[in-house]
Amino acid sequence: MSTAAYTVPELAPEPQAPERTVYLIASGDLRESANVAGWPTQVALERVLTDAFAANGWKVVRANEVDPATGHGFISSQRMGLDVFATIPPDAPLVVAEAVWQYSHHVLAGLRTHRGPVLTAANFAGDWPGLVGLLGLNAGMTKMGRDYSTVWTVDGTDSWFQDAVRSWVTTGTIEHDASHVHPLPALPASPEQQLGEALAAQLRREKAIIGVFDEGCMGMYNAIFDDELLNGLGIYKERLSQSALWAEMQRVSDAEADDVQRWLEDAGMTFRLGTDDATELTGAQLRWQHKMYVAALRIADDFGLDAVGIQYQQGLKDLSPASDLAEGLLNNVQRPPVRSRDGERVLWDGQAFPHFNEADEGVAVDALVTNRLWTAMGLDPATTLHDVRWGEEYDGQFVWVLEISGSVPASHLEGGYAGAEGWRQDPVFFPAGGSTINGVCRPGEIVWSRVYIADGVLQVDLGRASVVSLPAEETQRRKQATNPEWPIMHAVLHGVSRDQFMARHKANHLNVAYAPDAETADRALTAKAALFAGLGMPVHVCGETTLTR
Ligand SMILES: C[C@H](O)[C@@H](O)[C@@H](O)C(=O)CO
Repeated sequence: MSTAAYTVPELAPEPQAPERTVYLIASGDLRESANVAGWPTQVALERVLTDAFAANGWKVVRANEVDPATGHGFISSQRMGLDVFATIPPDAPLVVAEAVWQYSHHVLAGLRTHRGPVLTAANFAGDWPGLVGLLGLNAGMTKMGRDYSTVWTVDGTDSWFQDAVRSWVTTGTIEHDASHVHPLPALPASPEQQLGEALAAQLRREKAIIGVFDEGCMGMYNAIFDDELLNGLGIYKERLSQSALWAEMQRVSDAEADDVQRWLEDAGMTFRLGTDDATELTGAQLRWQHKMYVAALRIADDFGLDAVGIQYQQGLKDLSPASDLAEGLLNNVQRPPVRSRDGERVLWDGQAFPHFNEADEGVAVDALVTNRLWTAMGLDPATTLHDVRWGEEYDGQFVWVLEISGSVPASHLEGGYAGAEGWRQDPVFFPAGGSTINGVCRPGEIVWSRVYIADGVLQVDLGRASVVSLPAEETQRRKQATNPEWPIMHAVLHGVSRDQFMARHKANHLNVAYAPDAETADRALTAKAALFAGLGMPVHVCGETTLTR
């Protein structure tokens, strides 16, 4: 035996889980300004949860104290997450309470190996994107195959929530109603089924490239699709750096940027301009955004991309105004023309160029196939993701607030470009400002969908919805209750209740695309389902559709 004196690490004994005690953590944003501003809402949610557990004779223990230096108790980095998890008894029941947008990787490492039951909980409220954070975290755990239960409540007084908490403390699980989810039946031959299959075969054979600027650095683990899964669809990634985008932006002239601005104004878009760069939208911010729009298309041209995704938040937010304006423009067929550097070609002239916001690769797959399918059907291919932000009943039906953090293609808005207003992004999230494409999405018929990873494979949920028109004061109330600078869609999902959707959905986002009427939307849904099935993906039809009637 060797006598060498190695330094063998000694592991501290694992902390033991106390009786009738649940530990609580909260994953936060990576931007301190957002953590500080969202903290009072988080405190209110934690009070609701503490009372709900107390009603069952259980104690809630916060795993980490509020940090006196920052004034909040969010876990605000992956390292902090590891340190906090080291103090939590591995077998203890654990609640992850989310009242804000959060970066999932702050807590996923700890959640991966935690042995006790995990419950994610959010306040069903609009003022902060806590529901968005909850859905993103749930999707991350789904991708990693980690079991969890999930619950939400407006104010803790509803019996549905109280029953769910009781179920969790007594059984470690909460059963949700998934009766709205149906496997795709065998599709009879139809022009839509044939088109979907042909487009799937084309994609698999000819292949496509999605350009990803700084994959994953918004903490959306669920939105990173491993190449092994993606490549099976015929889709390959071009990994790009946002520093290349910033560098390309320097090469776009002021005159080109001003052409974009003029085009938008001629199309009828208006801007709420001011002079204080820190809090208001300025012409200088718009110039950078237009340069980003031009630069993104030139890089897409350089690499022969079929879609592009700008992640925006970390890194780029400290250099440049927000990417949203560029993103919304790219996804619209009518958009300012952009020439190749030599001026010889108009890039993707007269076409939308699919953009997947926040570099969400589930959105990338969806946007790419939607663009091809809707174009082949002679429909407007403008598509976008939305955050699943909030919702409330109106006139006896549940109307979701779908609201992405900046922009939608103008053809989705009432009035198109003339209905689009550029507002400054909130400094809490976007220190360097930038314009949104704000407005109200027009009433009409849509197909909604989400591609996600579960059980180690890519899957898709899809269904039908109607975008409804609400009275102006109700629209304003909903905008004021959330982020009034962001575009809103009033969506009624067909045959899916609020709680069914929340329990089932595996992403903070969902994709939408319009059709001119219900019958065409039904046909587009059939073709889209056939396309995804043709790509070899399990297809889940949600709610009431012509496919499962
Ligand atoms: C600005 C916010 O952080 C948003 O980016 C966030 O709510 C999301 O959109 C998450 O999908």
